[in-house]
Amino acid sequence: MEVTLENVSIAYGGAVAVKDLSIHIKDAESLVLLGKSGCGKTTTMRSIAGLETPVAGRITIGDQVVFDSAAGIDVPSYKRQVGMVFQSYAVWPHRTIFQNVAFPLKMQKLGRREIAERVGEVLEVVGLSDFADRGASLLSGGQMQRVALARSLVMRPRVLLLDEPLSNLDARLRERLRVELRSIQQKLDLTCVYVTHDQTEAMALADRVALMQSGRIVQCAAPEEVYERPVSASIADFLGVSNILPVEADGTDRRFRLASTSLELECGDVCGAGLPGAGTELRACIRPEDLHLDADRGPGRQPNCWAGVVDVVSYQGATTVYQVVLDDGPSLQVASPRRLGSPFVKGDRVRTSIAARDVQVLPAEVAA
Ligand SMILES: Nc1ncnc2c1ncn2[C@@H]1O[C@H](COP(=O)(O)OP(=O)(O)OP(=O)(O)O)[C@@H](O)[C@H]1O
Repeated sequence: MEVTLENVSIAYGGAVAVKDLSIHIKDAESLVLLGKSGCGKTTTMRSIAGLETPVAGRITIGDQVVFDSAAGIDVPSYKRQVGMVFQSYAVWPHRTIFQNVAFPLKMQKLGRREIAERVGEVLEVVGLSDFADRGASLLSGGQMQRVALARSLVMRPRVLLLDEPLSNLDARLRERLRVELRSIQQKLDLTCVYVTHDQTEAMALADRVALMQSGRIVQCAAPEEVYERPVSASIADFLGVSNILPVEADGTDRRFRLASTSLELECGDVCGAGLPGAGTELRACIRPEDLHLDADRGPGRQPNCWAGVVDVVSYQGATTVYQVVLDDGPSLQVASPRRLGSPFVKGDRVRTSIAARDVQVLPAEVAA
């Protein structure tokens, strides 16, 4: 079922939490709202469920207008046929899994046979068929979250809203469940809106990622696009690009200098379409895994190739991460793959280099 938000604004008292936000979510699409704490993700999601009342805008689910401030329409939450799964499972510990999942159907006064059939179906989907009669207090966190998911799915919602559902689980379980969730969403062709501040989770679960900052969507695209082509340095930073360096233009549109240094930089991608107007603060965004490290072989300066000293060596299994302090320049993080071993130690003189195509120069921020 499609969901459309048009010019939705939400305020708490005088403070605006969501500003003039518009987005169209396609049928069977998984849209992930991603952003730092307080950027308005949960508020946006709750407005679809009818748990927040916008001060302006229009929200449509399928062909039903569920909210329209101008027309005075505000369909109550329980009539929107929206399922929700939260961080806290809200599972009743003294009931069995079957009873937990059957509860909303009982409230609808469905017959015993239909309830048994529908609960059986969803327990199968979430992989809990063998546990139907088990008391919920005996479940692990991951199983509890599956029960919560089953309890939402059993209502056959038009849209499923998930608010950080995995954040109470340990890292390994989270990894497994995110793949399971993606598989369930695709198998059932569910339209989902998923809220998280975890970029890996967002990438793994999304058809499209909507990046939010200060109540607005600043970039909305497929995960690969967002990862490869963030529109601003602050988004790149949020997505884990750990080398964000202020740069100054050097006369041509692909040559720069690292700010306050004489170190030259050539890049493949400047702000996507070209240099923004004068006065825009620019940052070079460099992923640690794109930098190469060699022993310093003496003088011979060229762009994208800078000498320095290893300051920190951190072995991390798949990679060794080095912190290198550049001569007369900033520090860089370099991630060297496992197959290259860890040939450098603290104090070694080294040369870092990077291909121009792997450097993006982006505006520090973008206006939404
Ligand atoms: N009930 C409320 N009363 C007042 N202000 C609120 C309320 N709920 C949210 N806010 C404010 O609205 C803004 C957006 O909050 P929201 O919970 O949507 O952010 P979020 O991106 O989901 O953050 P988090 O990841 O921490 O949940 C924040 O500044 C928050 O303090």
